[in-house]
Amino acid sequence: MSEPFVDPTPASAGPSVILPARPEPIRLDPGATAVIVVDMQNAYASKGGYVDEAGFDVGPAASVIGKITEVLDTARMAGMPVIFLQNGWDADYTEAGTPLSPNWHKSNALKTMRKRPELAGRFLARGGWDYELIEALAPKEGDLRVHKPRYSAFFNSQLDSVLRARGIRTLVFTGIATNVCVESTLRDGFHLEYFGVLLEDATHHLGPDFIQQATVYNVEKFFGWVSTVADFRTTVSQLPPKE
Ligand SMILES: C/C(=C/NC(N)=O)C(=O)O
Repeated sequence: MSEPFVDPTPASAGPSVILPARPEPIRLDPGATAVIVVDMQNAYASKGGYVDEAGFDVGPAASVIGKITEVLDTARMAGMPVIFLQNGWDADYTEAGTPLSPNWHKSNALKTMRKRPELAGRFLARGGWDYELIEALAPKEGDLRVHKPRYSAFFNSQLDSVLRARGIRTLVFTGIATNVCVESTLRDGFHLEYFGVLLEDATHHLGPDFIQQATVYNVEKFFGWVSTVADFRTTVSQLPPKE
């Protein structure tokens, strides 16, 4: 008897694959699955960007760039939509909030700019280098971009509409940071009835290493499924290529 798997779209008639995942395999229907690239912007992955200037180590981010590239090439071949999220605010920081917003107090980008006024206006402002996606992951024709002003991409953004308008039910997560925007978005997706799959080696955390493991545990146990880039590539590349 074959191993039981989770099926987000049981009525789907098109070709599909079963992705090995924990706690159990999950069926991926390319017409109902999107790859989500969380905040692969200069702010989070480049020297001189926000996270680097705020004192976090951006060095390890380099290791996930190649992994994400593999995932995106595989997804595009199979006709799976690729959605790039971009975190930030308007150039005047109206969207960032005021002292009446917890974001004003907790955002390390805003805090760093307040502490070092010579950096004012540099971090996560739409139109600036910090907000831009890193060159190595420039979107290709057919990819989508969604702006988001908070850690969860479902809050005050177009993401839910973009997904529903395309019949997307399953979200495959890559990007930075595993424990902040990736986990926030996957959790909110769960509450909106999306099936979230975390590719653990295509994500990177902010903070000590145990925090990556904590998110992986949370997703596997409570909010979704955990898989790897190798399993995604091997499985999804079995789908017929999209003309
Ligand atoms: C801390 C932080 C994380 N962002 C993310 N993309 O996970 C921030 O935006 O300040």
